[in-house]
Amino acid sequence: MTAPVCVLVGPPGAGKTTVGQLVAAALGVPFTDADAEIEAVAGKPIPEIFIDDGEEHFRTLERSAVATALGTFTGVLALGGGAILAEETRERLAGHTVVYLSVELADAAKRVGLGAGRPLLALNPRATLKHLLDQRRPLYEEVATIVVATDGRTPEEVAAEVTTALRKPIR
Ligand SMILES: Nc1ncnc2c1ncn2[C@@H]1O[C@H](COP(=O)(O)OP(=O)(O)OP(=O)(O)O)[C@@H](O)[C@H]1O
Ligand SMILES: O=C(O)C1=C[C@@H](O)[C@@H](O)[C@H](O)C1
Ligand SMILES: [Mg+2]
Repeated sequence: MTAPVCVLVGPPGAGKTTVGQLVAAALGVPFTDADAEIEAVAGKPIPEIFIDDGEEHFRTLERSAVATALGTFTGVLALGGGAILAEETRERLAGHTVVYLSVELADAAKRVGLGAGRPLLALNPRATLKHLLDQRRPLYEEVATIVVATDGRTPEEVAAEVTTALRKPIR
C-alpha cells in the first residue's frame, strides 16, 4: 500500500497549492492537488461542476478522489479547502502525516482577492471566508499532525518550515 508523503489541508488562500509544490520540489517527490484530480475525473473545471451539477455532487467526487489519492499517490497531496468537511475523509486521514497551513482572515482575504475560480467565494468573498474559517478551524485542527502558521510569511518561508517538520520524526 502506498501513501502520500504528506497531505496539506487548510482554507482557501492558505497556500496549499503554492506551498505544496515547493515542498514537493524540495523533497524531490511529485505533487498533486485533489482539486485537479476531481477536474480530470469530471472533465471540467471546478466552477463548472458547481454550476452544472451542484456542490453536493462536487463533494461526492471529492470524497472519491481523496480516497483514491490517499491509497495510491506517493508524494505531496494538497486537498481542496472543504475536503475535511466529510467525516469519511477525516477518518481516512488518520495515520497520515497531515499538515494544516493556517491563515487568519486578513491574509486569506488578500490572497484570494475576488475569489476568482473559487465558486463558494463568488458572491461575498470576505464574509464567506470568515464563515469558512470559523466553521472549519476545529476540523483542520482535528486532522492535523503538524500545524504551520502562514500569516505574514512568504510561500518559501512556509515551505521551509514544512520541509523541516517533515524531516523530524513525528508522533
Ligand atoms: N504565504 C503566502 N504569502 C503570500 N501569498 C501567498 C502565500 N501562499 C500563497 N499565496 C498566494 O495566495 C494565492 C492563493 O494560494 P493557493 O492557491 O496556493 O491557496 P490554496 O490554499 O491552494 O487555495 P484553494 O483552497 O482555493 O485551492 C496565490 O496567488 C498564491 O500565490
Ligand atoms: O473551500 C472549499 O470548499 C473549496 C476549495 C477549493 O479548493 C475547491 O475544492 C472548491 O472550490 C471548494
Ligand atoms: Mg489550491
